[in-house]
Amino acid sequence: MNTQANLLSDQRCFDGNQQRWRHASSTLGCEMTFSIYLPPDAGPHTPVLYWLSGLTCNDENFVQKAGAQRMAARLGLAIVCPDTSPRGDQVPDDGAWDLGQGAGFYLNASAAPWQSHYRMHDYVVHELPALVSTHFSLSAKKSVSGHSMGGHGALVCALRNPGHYHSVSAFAPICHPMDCPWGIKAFSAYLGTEKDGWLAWDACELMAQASERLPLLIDQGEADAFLAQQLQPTALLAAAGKAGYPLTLRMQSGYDHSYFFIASFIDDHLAFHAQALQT
Ligand SMILES: N[C@@H](CCC(=O)N[C@@H](CSC=O)C(=O)NCC(=O)O)C(=O)O
Repeated sequence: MNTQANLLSDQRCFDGNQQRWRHASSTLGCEMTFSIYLPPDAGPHTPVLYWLSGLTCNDENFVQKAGAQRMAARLGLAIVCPDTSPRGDQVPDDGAWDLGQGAGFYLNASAAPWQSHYRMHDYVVHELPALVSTHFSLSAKKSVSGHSMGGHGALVCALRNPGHYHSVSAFAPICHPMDCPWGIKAFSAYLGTEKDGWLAWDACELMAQASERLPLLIDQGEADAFLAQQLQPTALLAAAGKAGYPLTLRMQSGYDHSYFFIASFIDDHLAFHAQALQT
């Protein structure tokens, strides 16, 4: 792993620091940018929340729109925000906004032309935490959260990697990608059309075999235009019930799919993770 990383920006925020870093990713075969919020007096006691954003996002949407820094400072929580896909002229792309760059789906692709660069699962679970531990003196304790495609990513990273995270949460996650238009399109491209290979990247399928029980919180807006067709929280609720996995699903009246929804409940999620990370 190349451990070189360059600081792009550094701003004081609630007595901590909001930073942006760039590095060469060996997992993804391209240059990547990530953001990190360091709370006041960050040190080896400071746990880290990984935030995974949704379609069309980069590392900055959450940083600029969620309003998470005030509570993260209060709780002593660092927040790492990766980009949502590999990037660059040498990285395959698609003209559509829901495939290719900005739409990596946090999986390891196996089908051409995507398989050499689109390895966001390994990047988020392995390479980025290793890089963070090289450059920052923080605790090894981690939790994961995300929105929409990133909510799917958070669920799948947690369910595939027992022992890695202390808690998982999501806002309006794509719960059953094998069975919704966004997921079917992405999985067909990145994994090929053989559906057996999709099972290992679908939260509802993974939950049936989960060996670990993490604290799991999901918020879903009832006025979300993507709710019925793309997100399907009831499928995850059913899978969790069948598996005996404790899931707190909160349906939030009047909220849509936007960062206004995330900003409204992010403090609850940060407090939820901070409590789990104390243990
Ligand atoms: N094509 C539209 C819609 C894209 C969109 O809604 N993106 C969401 C995530 S959707 C699921 O992963 C998002 O977070 N957008 C960024 C933001 O800052 O709101 C479009 O391009 O607007």
